[in-house]
Amino acid sequence: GPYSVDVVTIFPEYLAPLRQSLLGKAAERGLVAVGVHDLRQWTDDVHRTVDDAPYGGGPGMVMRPEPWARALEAVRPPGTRLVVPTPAGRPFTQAVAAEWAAEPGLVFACGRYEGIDQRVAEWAAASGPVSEVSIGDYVLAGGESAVLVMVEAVTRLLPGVVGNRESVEFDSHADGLLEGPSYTRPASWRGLDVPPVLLSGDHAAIARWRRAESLRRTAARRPDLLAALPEDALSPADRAE
Ligand SMILES: OB(O)c1ccc2cc[nH]c2c1
Repeated sequence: GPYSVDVVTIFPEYLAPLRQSLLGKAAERGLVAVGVHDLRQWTDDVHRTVDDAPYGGGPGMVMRPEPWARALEAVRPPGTRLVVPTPAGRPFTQAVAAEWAAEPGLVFACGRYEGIDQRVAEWAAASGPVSEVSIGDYVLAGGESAVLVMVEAVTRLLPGVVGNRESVEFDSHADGLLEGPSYTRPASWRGLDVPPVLLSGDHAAIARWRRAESLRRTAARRPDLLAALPEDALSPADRAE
């Protein structure tokens, strides 16, 4: 059946892009089922309160646990991974996206304010895996943008969502390296020429050149990725670059 994506948030309108374009079409084709849910639906007071002052003091407010528990009990299919975006999370990477794309679906809990009472993640672990993840070392005002990023990264890996399968397999980070430069017509543009090897028709030379460019760019921009590669990832030819 379709890959299920459910998002609980106090700003449901922020997730409207999930209905557009690539994801919209995938949903129409029954590949993905997207549900966006307003957390306030599960509040218990006339003011529909979702936040309260932090125990121990400190600035800002914390999201109350009870509305979250009610929302997740209503929305989360048993065993489905709960993803909680947070700057304090483990890094969300292409490898994580690939893992999640192989599961039946995801439920996202979008925090706002200073975040969600920690006991929600603790309590939710009884009903399935819980992943507190960060999409990068910067702080947003809430989890909604992070959810848009993660849903895009995961759903484009689902079979049938992206037309050209190869374009997915040769992405940056797919082999642990950055993709090198791409070019298209014209061959000479404003005094700048496309590297001649790419026009040579020598596919072995083109593959070698592309690999070398990928390694060069990774070493220059993301030496951390190079250092993280497994021993056998680089061939003797690679090391000769
Ligand atoms: O930067 B983030 O990934 C992020 C995620 C969730 C919340 C909730 C309040 N600020 C947030 C920031």
